This record gives sequence, structure tokens and C-alpha cells, in this order.
Amino acid sequence: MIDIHFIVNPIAGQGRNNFSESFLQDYFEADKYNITIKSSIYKGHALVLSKESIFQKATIIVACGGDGTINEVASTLVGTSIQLGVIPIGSGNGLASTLNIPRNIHKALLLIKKNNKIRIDVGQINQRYFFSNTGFSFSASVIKNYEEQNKRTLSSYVTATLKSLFYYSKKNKLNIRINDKTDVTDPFLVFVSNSNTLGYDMSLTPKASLQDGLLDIVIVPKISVLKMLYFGLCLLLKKPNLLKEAICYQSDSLTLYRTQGAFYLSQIDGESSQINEETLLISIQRKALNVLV
Ligand SMILES: Nc1ncnc2c1ncn2[C@@H]1O[C@H](COP(=O)(O)OP(=O)(O)OP(=O)(O)O)[C@@H](O)[C@H]1O
Repeated sequence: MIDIHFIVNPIAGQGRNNFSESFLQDYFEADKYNITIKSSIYKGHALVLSKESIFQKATIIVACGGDGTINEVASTLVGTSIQLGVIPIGSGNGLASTLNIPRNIHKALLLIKKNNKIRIDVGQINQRYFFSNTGFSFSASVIKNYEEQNKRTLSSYVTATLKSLFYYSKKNKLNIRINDKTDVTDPFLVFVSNSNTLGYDMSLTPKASLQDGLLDIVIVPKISVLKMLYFGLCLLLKKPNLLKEAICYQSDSLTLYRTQGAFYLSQIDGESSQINEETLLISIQRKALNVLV
């Protein structure tokens, strides 16, 4: 028997997400599969539920939600032989689109049934994992403003972006030293990605691959508001390097050392996070996660 566990985020995307056992049995026959369905009831709960599923000897754990839910579930699966399945019912669904997992639930379930396994790289910031991307400064501010709106739609992203542009100059001062040599004061953006899309079909790192053992890094120093708007256009065109100040490169690691500022405001796979540590080692674990695609 195959033990397949579904961890559902009921509020992801448009919300009201619910999977019944009878619906899932149309795909996963009772004589071959033991189906378990769990629903998260608070932020971070999918991580607890997934750990419990590992303890219950699940063979496949399916994250039903967006990048935040995938992050919580997948973080418990790094380095194990358990397969991650994804039903992308989130808003942006960045990682699912990079993996070509369809948003159509019927097609996504059939894909899991096909049992086609790949191994993907996993990003790491000190002790935490990211699977799609992590960002500081502007990228983190957009996510913080987005979360404050309590609505997970594209228009909320646009509003959050405009708000971040407007308030950018009032943000806390941050100085960082990159890789022990480059000092950047108030960077506009530090963005580190494992995947080649941000969700909503936008990209800052179009050349990134989930299987190349490399992180794609974009650093933009302090720039004028006009240049920020221009950079927004570059993002829509998926060509961040059209902005001459943007430094875009690939590496297997990056160290950030905070020389001024009380903390890092970051976003990790689209979830806002305040990091108090002074030094951040951002690295990649090659092919450390099994995914069904
Ligand atoms: N019952 C719940 N109530 C409130 N928040 C929840 C609940 N269950 C999960 N969460 C949190 O909801 C957040 C958003 O989830 P998720 O990222 O899956 O959806 P999304 O934001 O719509 O999609 P995407 O990240 O792809 O844009 C995550 O931080 C998750 O921990």
C-alpha cells in the first residue's frame, strides 16, 4: 500500500480549499492507496502536520497550497526519500509553475498518480530552507505589505509594490557586506533564487534552474524612484540586467553580514520573515528534495 498524505491550506489562493476522501479516491484507489487528509489551521501548522506524516510513515506528502505551504511541507522532507507532491492552489504558485505542475486540480492529481520523480536543489539561509527564492529590502517590503492586506490576489501584489515604492525612502537603514568584500548601503534589492519564476509569470532570474546546483543572485544598490519604476518594467520583461546598476550572477553560496541595522527584513518563498542573526550564509543543497512532476 502507498500511504499518501494531503496537507491542505484552506486559505491559500482564493481560499475555501477543501478536499474530501471520496473525491481523492476517484484518483487514488482504496486497494492501492491509504489516503490521509489534513488541514492547516494556522501559519506554520503545515510544518507540524508534515512532521507528523513522516512519523506516520507517509510515502508521498502532497502540499495543497501556494509557495508558503510548499515551503513548510518541503522543509521537513529535505534529505529524506519521501516524495513531495504539489497541488498548486495558491495565489502566485511560483515553484509549481517552474516545475510545470498544472494549476488545474484534476491534471495536478493525475500527475501525482504518474509517479514521475525528480530531485531538485534546495536553498538554505542559516538553518532555514527555501525552494523558490528569498529576498531582502524591497522584495521583503512588498511581501510584508502584501500580507498586511489579508487578500492574496494579483491586485494586492500591485498595491503592495506601489506602497513599497512610496515608502521605500523611509525604511530602516541597512548596511550589508557581501562575501566579505563588497559593502552596500541601503540596497534596493538583494534577491537569491533557486527557481526561474516569481509567480504571476514574472521573473528576476530567468536563467535559474532547480537542478544546476547554483543560486541566481540579483543585487541592486540604492537607486532613484524613476529607476525603481524602470526596474519594475525590466522585471515584467524578465530582463533585470537591462538596469545597468543591477548585478546578476550565479554562485553556490553568498554571505551577508549586517554592519548596520537592527535586523534583516526578508521574504522566504513569499512569506515575510524578520531575521535577527547578523551573518547569513545562503547556500544550496544539491538535489536534496524528491518531487513528483
Ligand atoms: N488556516 C490558516 N489560517 C491562516 N493562515 C494559514 C492557515 N493555513 C496556512 N496558513 C498560512 O497561509 C500562508 C499562505 O499560504 P500559501 O503560500 O500556501 O498561499 P498563497 O500565499 O495564496 O500562495 P503563493 O505563496 O503561491 O502566492 C502561509 O504562511 C501559511 O502558513
